[in-house]
Amino acid sequence: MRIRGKQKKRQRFREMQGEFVQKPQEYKGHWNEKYFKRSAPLHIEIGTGRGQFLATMASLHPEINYVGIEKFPEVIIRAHEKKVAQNASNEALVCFDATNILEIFGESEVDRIYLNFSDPWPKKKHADQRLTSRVFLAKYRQILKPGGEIHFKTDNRQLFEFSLNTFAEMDWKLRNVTLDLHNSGFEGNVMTEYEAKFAEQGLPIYRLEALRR
Ligand SMILES: C[S@@+](CC[C@H](N)C(=O)[O-])C[C@H]1O[C@@H](n2cnc3c(N)ncnc32)[C@H](O)[C@@H]1O
Repeated sequence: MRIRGKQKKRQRFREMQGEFVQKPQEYKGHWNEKYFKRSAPLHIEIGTGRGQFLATMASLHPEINYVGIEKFPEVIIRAHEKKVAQNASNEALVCFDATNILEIFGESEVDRIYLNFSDPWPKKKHADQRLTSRVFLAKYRQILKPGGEIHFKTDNRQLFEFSLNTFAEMDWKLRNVTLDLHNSGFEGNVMTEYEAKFAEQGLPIYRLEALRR
């Protein structure tokens, strides 16, 4: 049943191809001019999932250009529904594995990266796959402007502690490091889908911001 559901969603993704950025490599270094056709801060979310966070941010901040990156077609089709519901013309959706992020963003092109409730990859042998591993941080450093920011939220304490270490080891400047944040209560916070579920259960959220030096 689950496999058939997934196949159906993949079929739907193929039918919807035109709704997603088809050759993101063509925009490398030129997202604002070529895709959005305007100059604005460029914020990206890696692991957008079903897109609630990105669509809400895009509607709250029409002055910013947003790109959402999600690797699974059957998930990103839901993000497209959210984008349409919010009428978010300042949002682009890319079905892409962020492992290859240097193929789609140029040097110092991005102002801010959001990492929300990234997969924890708890086994040590998979540590490089965590979106806050040293491997990924080295790539983010290239695409972020000097002073560019990463905003990271997670429910997973182990991933949070791992991330604190990798950011510190790679000399990022840390800000707003917050443990055991309940009800996601900080000013301006927009909840993601995962976050809303955890908040409903009264579970803690961990948060930090890291700045490229
Ligand atoms: C746990 S979900 C969180 C979704 C959403 N950010 C939220 O908070 O509701 C993590 C998402 O990241 C995506 N993801 C994980 N690794 C990725 C990668 N390397 N590139 C793109 N997306 C990735 C997964 O497919 C999944 O949809």
